Amino acid sequence: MTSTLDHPTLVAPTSVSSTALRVTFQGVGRSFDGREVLRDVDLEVTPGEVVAILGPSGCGKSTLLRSVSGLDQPSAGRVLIDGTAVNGLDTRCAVAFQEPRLLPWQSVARNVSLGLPRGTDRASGSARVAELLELVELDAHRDLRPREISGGMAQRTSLARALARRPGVLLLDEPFGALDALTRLKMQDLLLDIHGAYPTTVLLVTHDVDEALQLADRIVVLGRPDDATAATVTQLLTVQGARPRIRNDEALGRMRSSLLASLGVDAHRH
Ligand SMILES: Nc1ncnc2c1ncn2[C@@H]1O[C@H](COP(=O)(O)OP(=O)(O)OP(=O)(O)O)[C@@H](O)[C@H]1O
Repeated sequence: MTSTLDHPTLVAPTSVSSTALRVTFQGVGRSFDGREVLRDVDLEVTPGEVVAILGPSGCGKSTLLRSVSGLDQPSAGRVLIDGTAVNGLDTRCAVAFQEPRLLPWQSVARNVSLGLPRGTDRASGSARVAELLELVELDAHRDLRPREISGGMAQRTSLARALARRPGVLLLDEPFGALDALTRLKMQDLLLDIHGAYPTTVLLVTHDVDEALQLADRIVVLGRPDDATAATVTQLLTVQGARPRIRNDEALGRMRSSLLASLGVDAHRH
C-alpha cells in the first residue's frame, strides 16, 4: 500500500462538519418467516457516540444495523433517529460494508462522488470529494480504478463515499473484516481520525473484541439469555479512557477477557 497512513497526523478540513444524531431503539424485534431473531432491543445512542455491537455469528447484529438505515424493518418496536421514526430508506444514515462495493469502471474520486446527496452542484461536489480524499489519504490516487488499488485503499474509498453526504449516523458493518491484520489496525486509527474531524454518531458491527475496545465509547453485546430463542442486549459496557487507547492496557485487558468469556471464548487461549 502506498498511502501515508504510517503518519496518521491529520489536519481536519475546516468545512467537514455535521450534525451527529441520536439513535433510539425501542423494543425492537425481528422475525423472519416466523423465526424470531431479535427481541426487545432497547438502546439509546447519544449524538456523536461510537457504539460497537458484538455478538455470536447469526445473532442479528447486521439485522439491527439494517433497521437503522431502513434497509430492514423491525417486526416489533421501532427505531428513531433524532426523535423521528425510521420509515423506509433513511438519508440521514450512510452505510459501509465489509466489501467496499465500488463501481469497477469508475475512478476512486468518482466512486466517492456517488455518495454526494442528490442535487449537489458540481463545484461544491468536487470540493467535497477533494476534502474527503484528503481525509482518507487518497488524494494522490484519485484517478485510479478499484482494480488498481489495495483492499485497504478500497475500504478507505468506501468510507469516504459514506461520509460524502455528511451523515448524521454512520453505520459500519464489519468494515475492516476482510483486511489483513496490519491494515486493519491502520484503518482503526484512520476511523478515529475521521471521527475526530467529523464527529458523527457511529454504530459499528464487529467480530473483533479488540477493535471494539479500541474504537467504542460503549460496547453492546447481543446474545440469547438463558437459552431464549431470540437475541437481545445482554451487556452494555462503557469503555474507559480517551482514544487512541493503549492496546495492552490492563483495564482493557480485563474487559477483553470478560467480553471474550461472554462470547463463549476462553480468554486464556487467546
Ligand atoms: N432477509 C432475511 N431473510 C431471512 N432470514 C434472515 C434475513 N436476514 C437475516 N436473516 C437471518 O437472521 C439471523 C441473523 O442474521 P444477521 O446477519 O443479522 O446476523 P449477524 O449477527 O450479523 O451474523 P454474522 O455475525 O454471521 O454476520 C440469521 O439467522 C439470518 O439467517
